[in-house]
Amino acid sequence: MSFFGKLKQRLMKTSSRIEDGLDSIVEDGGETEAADTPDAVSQDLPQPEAVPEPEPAAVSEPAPVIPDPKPEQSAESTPSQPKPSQDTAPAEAKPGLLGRIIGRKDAKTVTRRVLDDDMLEQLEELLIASDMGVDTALRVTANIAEGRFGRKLSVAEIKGLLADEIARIMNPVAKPLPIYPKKPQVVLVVGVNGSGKTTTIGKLASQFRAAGKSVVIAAGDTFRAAAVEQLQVWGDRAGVPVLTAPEGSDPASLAFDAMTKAEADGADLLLIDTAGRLQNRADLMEELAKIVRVIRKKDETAPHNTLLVLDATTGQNALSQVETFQKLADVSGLVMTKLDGTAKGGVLVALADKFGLPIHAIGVGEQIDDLQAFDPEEFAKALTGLDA
Ligand SMILES: Nc1nc2c(ncn2[C@@H]2O[C@H](COP(=O)(O)OP(=O)(O)OP(=O)(O)O)[C@@H](O)[C@H]2O)c(=O)[nH]1
Repeated sequence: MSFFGKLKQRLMKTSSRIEDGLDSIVEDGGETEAADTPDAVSQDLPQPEAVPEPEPAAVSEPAPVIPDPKPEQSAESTPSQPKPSQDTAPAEAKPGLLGRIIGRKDAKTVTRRVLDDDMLEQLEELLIASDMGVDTALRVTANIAEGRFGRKLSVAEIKGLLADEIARIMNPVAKPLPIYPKKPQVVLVVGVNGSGKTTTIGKLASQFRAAGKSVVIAAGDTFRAAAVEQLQVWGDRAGVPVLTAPEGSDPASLAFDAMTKAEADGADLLLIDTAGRLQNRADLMEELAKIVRVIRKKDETAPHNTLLVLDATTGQNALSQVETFQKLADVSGLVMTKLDGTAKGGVLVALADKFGLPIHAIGVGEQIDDLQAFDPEEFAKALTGLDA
């Protein structure tokens, strides 16, 4: 199965929520016509170019999270340029929900509904229900409506327009973790308990190792013995040393020791796990600040990245986590985990729209290779259920 196919399958809960919602919206007041009837979008607007068949080689493998080592001189990875929304009107691929239920329609018919205030409101509600957030949902629907109000649209056409809007919002934030010439490059990993920090560190360590980098991990959540053990398991899997300290000891002193070891080993990267006890923010803030203070005794430019790991299944709560952690630490980028099996994948669009923080990677499973570079176009297609 192609990479796109896998991502779509993993984002199935969100995409089927959007697909089913769109089916019902268009069925509700739409009219069925012959599939070869020119649609309202293509009648009045420039015809889209034929979408070429994707080259199998280009999509068969997930893109690695590790960026091309060439841009090492530059501190910033090159952001991709936002692409203007296109009036793509893909052909109707399958009957709507009602059609599927009663099984009466075939590929020769397509249902289109006139885009009016009611339909716009239903679209807004659907996007809000997919965790895109109110502001983003309103902006996306307004952009879709611009120049198309009063025209007839099919589900496939709306999906295409929606995917274009989502990709446009996501393009500027899709940036791999920047690699610096600094040795060790210190990556501080923060996030609430259970968001997937340990798992993400394991996956990252494995990918860096596979890219020929030497890595040291520091098990900075010294308050939970289970967290330390879990990190050791991931370290073994990735073939990377994990520095630990006795339960309850000072994470900052562990971070200092880890810095010393990483320097002595000439390691390329030091990944530091941290505790995520948000119940006591003052303590956590002090703990993170102390970790930063001690590692700066060794390298005043460290940490070079502060990664906030967010759990997609928490939906809108991810937005308040970003706000909180931006106050606790100088967050430089995001990793969104558990995008597989959630109906809340739309929160990534809300995050990009609201904060504009780089999204370095997405977690799509519990296995070591289930961390992928964030590809806005693939994500938009998978989220909306647009066929490849
Ligand atoms: N399905 C899925 N599960 C994930 C993903 N990432 C992490 N998990 C699971 O989420 C759970 C919590 O992950 P951890 O890595 O332990 O989270 P943590 O933030 O380190 O948690 P604490 O150690 O309690 O702070 C584990 O059961 C992981 O297997 C993902 O991308 N997809």
